[in-house]
Amino acid sequence: MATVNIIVGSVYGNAESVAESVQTFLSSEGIEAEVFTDADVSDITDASGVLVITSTTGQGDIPPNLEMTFDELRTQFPLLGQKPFAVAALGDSSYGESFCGAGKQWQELLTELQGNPVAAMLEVDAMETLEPENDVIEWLKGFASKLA
Ligand SMILES: Cc1cc2nc3c(=O)[nH]c(=O)nc-3n(C[C@H](O)[C@H](O)[C@H](O)COP(=O)(O)O)c2cc1C
Repeated sequence: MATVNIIVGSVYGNAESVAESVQTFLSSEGIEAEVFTDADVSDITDASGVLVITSTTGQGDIPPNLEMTFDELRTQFPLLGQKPFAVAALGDSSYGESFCGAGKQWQELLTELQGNPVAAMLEVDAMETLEPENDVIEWLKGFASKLA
């Protein structure tokens, strides 16, 4: 059965908690999904579809739990053959230029690897919402079936 792999980048647990809500939502839609907080490159290359949910740390940086995976993916450069993907970026617009920087890096790399972006990247601003999972699920409703 097709499985959506949810690849999580999180420092304080917000993105991880969003990923768990998203998994529950997808399951209610009949779409199997697995959450990875310590993803390997193969968790991306072997998936039917990939959903990256990542916060941004430092100044536009990828959270440490996802940094090595990103670097390995960029080095190995496995082409994704139009594998469907989408990126939900959690950030805080008070960081200015580096707002959602980690999500942007993922969106760019998965596009370069010839994945198929089934939706425009979602930016969730901590200045505007206290319930990021609602924004992410609302966004997903438009295209969830295209990820599986
Ligand atoms: C030390 C630190 C640095 C951050 N840097 C950025 C940043 O550069 N850009 C951004 O959009 N958000 C930044 N944020 C905001 C986080 O991405 C945001 O609060 C997010 O919801 C945290 O999710 P997490 O708990 O999954 O890590 C930063 C937060 C902290 C605490």
